[in-house]
Amino acid sequence: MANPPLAAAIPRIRAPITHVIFDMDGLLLDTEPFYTVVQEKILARFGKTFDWSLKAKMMGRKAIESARIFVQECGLEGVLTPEGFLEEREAMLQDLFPTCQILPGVKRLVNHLHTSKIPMCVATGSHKRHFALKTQNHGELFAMMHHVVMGDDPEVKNGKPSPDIFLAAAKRFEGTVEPSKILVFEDAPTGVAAAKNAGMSVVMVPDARLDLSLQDEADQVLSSLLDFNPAEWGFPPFASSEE
Ligand SMILES: O=P(O)(O)OC[C@H](O)CO
Ligand SMILES: [Mg+2]
Repeated sequence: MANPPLAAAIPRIRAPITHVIFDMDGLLLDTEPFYTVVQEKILARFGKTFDWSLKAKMMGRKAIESARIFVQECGLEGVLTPEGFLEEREAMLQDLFPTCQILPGVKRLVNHLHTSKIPMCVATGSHKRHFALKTQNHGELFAMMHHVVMGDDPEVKNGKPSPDIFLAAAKRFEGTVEPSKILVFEDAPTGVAAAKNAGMSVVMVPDARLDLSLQDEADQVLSSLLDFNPAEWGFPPFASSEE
């Protein structure tokens, strides 16, 4: 049998990546189902059902921005204000957030990139108070991040899909880092759009219930971070002991 062509034998490196930005909710931590459950409960009170097309529009955004979408899309103007919605969901979320878990594949990847000295940070639409509740049991993971940018940061004028949060996150690495050298990991369509608007490459790890058309902008789509191959992006490969 003839040898395979060389191009097929050597994996093509997708982009010259030097830095990594992680989304948090739904990517590092399994907090998205909490938002879904709470929003389903609130809508049920009005005899309505929460669906994944609405979820797709809300996820990844700053709290007040997603609250406005919720009220508008559900036709609740005059019945529930965005502020009232946030207040109603707050008590439920405060109890749930501290119970969140790290998603599959996260520890192996973050440990690997940390050992490989790839600078990493987090860019989350979550505000400071919720970030503290979600990460209170996961200090070791977040200690490997060079910095964290949150939705209520003064430099983040507009939430995802605006590029603000990713551009602010890029600026806080040491030295000047070109957006084209940054790889973002995201679960939300708004987050993927934000990263592309910032000129970065994106690996999307979407919930399987999201409409497939919402994955079009991502450079790579994975069903789990367990499927991420560092070598494809020019990072050192996982050692067999890390599998
Ligand atoms: O996905 P994140 O980390 O940007 O968080 C956004 C909201 O808090 C939840 O959708
Ligand atoms: Mg997310």
